[in-house]
Amino acid sequence: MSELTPMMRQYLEIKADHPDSILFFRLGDFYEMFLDDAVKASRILDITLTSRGKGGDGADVPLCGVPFHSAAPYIAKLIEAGEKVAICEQVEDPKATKGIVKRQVVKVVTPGLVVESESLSPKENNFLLSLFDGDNGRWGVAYLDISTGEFRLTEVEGHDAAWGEVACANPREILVPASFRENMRVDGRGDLAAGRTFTYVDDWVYDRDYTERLIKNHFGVASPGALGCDGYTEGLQAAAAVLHYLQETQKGRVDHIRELRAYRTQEFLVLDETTRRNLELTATLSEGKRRGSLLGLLDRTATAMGGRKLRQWINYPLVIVEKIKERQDAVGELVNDPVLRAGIREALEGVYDLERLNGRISLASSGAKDLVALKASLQRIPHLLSLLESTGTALLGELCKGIDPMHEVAELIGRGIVADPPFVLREGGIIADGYHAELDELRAISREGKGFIARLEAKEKARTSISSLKIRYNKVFGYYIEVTKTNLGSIPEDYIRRQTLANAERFITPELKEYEEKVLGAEERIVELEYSLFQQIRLSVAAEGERLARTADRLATLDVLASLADVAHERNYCRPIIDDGDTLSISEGRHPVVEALNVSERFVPNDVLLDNGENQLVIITGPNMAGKSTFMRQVALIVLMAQLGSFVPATETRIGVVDRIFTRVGASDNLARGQSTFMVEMMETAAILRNATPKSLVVLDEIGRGTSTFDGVSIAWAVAEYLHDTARCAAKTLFATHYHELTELAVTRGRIKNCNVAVKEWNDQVIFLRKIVEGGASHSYGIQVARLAGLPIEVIERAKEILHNLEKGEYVEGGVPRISRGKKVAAPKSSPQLSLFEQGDDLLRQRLAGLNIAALTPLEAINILDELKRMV
Ligand SMILES: Nc1ncnc2c1ncn2[C@@H]1O[C@H](COP(=O)(O)OP(=O)(O)OP(=O)(O)O)[C@@H](O)[C@H]1O
Repeated sequence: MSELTPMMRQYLEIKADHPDSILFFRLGDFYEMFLDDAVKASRILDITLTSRGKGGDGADVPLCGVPFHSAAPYIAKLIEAGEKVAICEQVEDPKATKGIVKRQVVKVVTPGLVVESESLSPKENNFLLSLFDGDNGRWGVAYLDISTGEFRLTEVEGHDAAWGEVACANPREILVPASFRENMRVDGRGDLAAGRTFTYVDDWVYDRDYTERLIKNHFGVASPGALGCDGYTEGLQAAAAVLHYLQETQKGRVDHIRELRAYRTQEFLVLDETTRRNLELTATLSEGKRRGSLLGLLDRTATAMGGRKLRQWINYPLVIVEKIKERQDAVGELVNDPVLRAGIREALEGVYDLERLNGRISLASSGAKDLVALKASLQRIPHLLSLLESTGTALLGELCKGIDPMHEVAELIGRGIVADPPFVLREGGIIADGYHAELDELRAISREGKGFIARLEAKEKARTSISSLKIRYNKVFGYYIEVTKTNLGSIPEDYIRRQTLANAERFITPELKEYEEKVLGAEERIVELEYSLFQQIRLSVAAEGERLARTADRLATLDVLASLADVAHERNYCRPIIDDGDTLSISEGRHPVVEALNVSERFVPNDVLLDNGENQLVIITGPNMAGKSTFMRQVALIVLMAQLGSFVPATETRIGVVDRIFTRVGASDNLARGQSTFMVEMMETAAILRNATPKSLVVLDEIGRGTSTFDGVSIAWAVAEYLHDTARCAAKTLFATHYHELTELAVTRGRIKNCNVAVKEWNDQVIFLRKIVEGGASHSYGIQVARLAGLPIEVIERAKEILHNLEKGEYVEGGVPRISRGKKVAAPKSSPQLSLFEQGDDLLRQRLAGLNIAALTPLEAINILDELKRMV
């Protein structure tokens, strides 16, 4: 250390406190980065890496820097790359200090804690999420969007459910206890962890006493119960870690985080992470795009706040009938009143992102333009309220009552700040004339001074007869008179020479300097005064933050309702009947997204009836490409849309509220988790059988197809039976399969029905009718579909031959299909797959041999006899 320059020593001391962040070290007009930080940042930012001497051992120190006044885009780029940036400022006036000026980190910008708009996407929250794993299997989850002040917490059972919440909140940064670092519980969660910054918090922070104290102090309450967080422990520990982290990074500016909302996942329709992904709720499966997702379809919101709220409604559909109906009533009123709907949407178009404006104002990082945007938004409200005044439904009425035009705030901004203020705050031109007497006076002096300069220039031109004479200004010399070299002969005696240029000379006069002092003095004072007046206005606005947050929330709700109504109207949706019953019936349902995106083929509507009686489990067979998956997803989406309060693509719908939707759809290879397709399939199926209830909706698409045919049929069969026979998980189920054997389940099981997707055969071709009809299908038409897909004709013909062999039961010894052309191939010694019948014989023998007749009760004996008969 002793060999280092004093500045380098100061740098290293500060850096030691921020090992995880890139330290932006303020040196004059630059933020400099040194050592490893410099190497890393220069690569990410694509800026030049240089070096300077006097590091340890006199070695060169790598160095790079960015200008402080344009640092924002550089910070944004580092954050985008998942880095954290600690901003270290000079906290003393360098002119007034001897030796080295004192420096301090004033804030740490992290991916989960950005407020700068260039790093945020408008219609998405930017969450910092905190996970805490209690000893009892309960997990606390808390997440905060610092840009809006939204702060929530919940507790869930187990690792999977906790990651379900992570998938839902989609945070940029995750806080976990430091002890996680070793036993990273993100094992098998590579995909969910990817692209997120992990921050490790010291374990002691999660101490129960400390966390309770943090919460009480921050929110100024006597107990967490006062926040509505009674009964939460791990959730509060997770939330307190967020507050602790805020203190460390924001250095105190977190007053706008005024609420902490606790929720139980059971209060909502629970969607696990797989289902959320499979149903393409907020992003498509293949490309992760918003277009093509349910959100992309439903989002016609006019404001960014509305966009975020709609995403939240889709992620958390409701289960309480009354609440769903309240939303439906409001949507219904807006569907039926196009004038009202258009009026609301038009008024909202002019409303800026009040939640984020509010955040920036509270964090004192807002400029004058933000305040003007706030005023413009507030000015739209009175008209909006006049539109809502006559509405009849409870929710719209409530919103109307709760939206606050905040007249005095709009008035203050209007009176205080000019209509189009500059971006920069420190150069004046912000405060309106007439707002402050002293400012007006100073401005008069400054204006007068400028007039004086113009008059003086004219006077000097006349006196010297030099028509090219000019009075100019620059920062170094102030005001001066400039005369070109050719005219130097005519200058008067009292001109004092200041500077000589190639073709001109610059002079001053005492008169000029005297005025300069007056004008410049006034201008300096103006800039200072304007800044302090601006800060006062901003503070008064910030004091109304809570009111503004409430109003913003209601405007967002109104925006979502109007957006849902707009889609419902345009796409001809119906209002579903919602109750607590067991029936799920949809007439002429359509898939909302396929219908909207696939305009080349008319969408064929289909009905569905599920209940906990005769129609509990519907087995859907039918050819490839017929529309099985589309049909099942459409049922799940219609239920979800209905429970979030939307109208649905159908003509008539009755939905008994569903507690969870499960899907096991297609083969979602999950290489990131290092598991095979079949393994993932089975894990997801296991989770469904563990968690489904009679109130759930289960969608199973071709389970068992990831393994050999016999294993696959057996598993599919047993799963279907289990869902039917086990009261605890007798969920309403749609079960699509290519194993036609499964259609026989309906014979022995009372609550199982068969359906198939109709096709027409014509000249060895299939025509898809897309209609779901009762009964099982007889064919898969896989070969016809393969032909459509362009498989070589030789392969198609050969496949038909083999299929024919198989269907006729023409096998060689060992169960391999007889080969009717081509070279003879030696049959394998032991067949890997016996035919169903041969295997059946074998199983029968095994089963009989294994029976201990002496130990059977008569009833058991009868059951076994029944089983054996079925096997035959
Ligand atoms: N009701 C419908 N009306 C119009 N087009 C439809 C309908 N249902 C499905 N389609 C279209 O048919 C195509 C195939 O549908 P889907 O993937 O649901 O078939 P599938 O039976 O599940 O096929 P596979 O068994 O091969 O997985 C989709 O591209 C979809 O756009």
